[in-house]
Amino acid sequence: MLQLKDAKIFQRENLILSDINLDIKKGEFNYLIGKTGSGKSSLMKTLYGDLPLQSGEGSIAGFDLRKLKEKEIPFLRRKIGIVFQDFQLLNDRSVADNLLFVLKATGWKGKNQMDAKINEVLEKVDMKTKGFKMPYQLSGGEQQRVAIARALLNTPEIILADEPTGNLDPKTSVEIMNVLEDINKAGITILMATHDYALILKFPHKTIKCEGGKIFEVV
Ligand SMILES: Nc1ncnc2c1ncn2[C@@H]1O[C@H](COP(=O)(O)OP(=O)(O)OP(=O)(O)O)[C@@H](O)[C@H]1O
Repeated sequence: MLQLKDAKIFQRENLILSDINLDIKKGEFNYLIGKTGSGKSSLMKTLYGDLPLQSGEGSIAGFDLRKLKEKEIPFLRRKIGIVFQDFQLLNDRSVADNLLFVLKATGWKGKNQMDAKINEVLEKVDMKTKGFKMPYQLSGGEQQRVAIARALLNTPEIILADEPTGNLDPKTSVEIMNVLEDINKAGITILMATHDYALILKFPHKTIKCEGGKIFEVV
């Protein structure tokens, strides 16, 4: 599902991580941990095509990251669901219209089909009755549920979540983890960057640490 071999991660010409070897199989749930500035986001960005893979080999959801062309990035993003710390919802439209916007932007047609898909993903995150709400009328946890629903729209093979609980209180963080756990149990692979060791203890999974410009598995 996701492989990096002898990869180096750069921000422009600055080397952030080297000797990266990573192999995440379909259905796994992995954490990526490490101090602020250790390179977690840079690694995630490389995986979703926001930073180019300049050295080594890499593939995700069937895409070769070394050969990834600008025009292929939208297709890669349909196979990958991305969830951010700050939700990144459009504040000028309702929850349902946020989801409709993504469906239209990714080539969906047919109102009935789109409405059915929106209902389906909102149901998965337990937000089916809140489609009419504006994002600013929702709590942080509810906004993150919508952001997860948005990530599910194109039935991704893998979800990359960069500090998805970073803006949430501990109780809400656990609720969001339960949503992610359910999604993972349904077969979607998850890689989640986090600072939150309490969550890792509560929901144990394979954990990869970024430190000193390298990554290694924590046992
Ligand atoms: N756009 C950028 N241009 C140049 N350097 C950057 C850029 N973004 C991040 N960096 C540098 O890359 C390094 C890794 O940052 P990164 O954001 O990947 O770390 P992180 O582990 O995700 O941190 P955090 O937990 O704070 O998000 C840092 O030294 C940072 O200063």
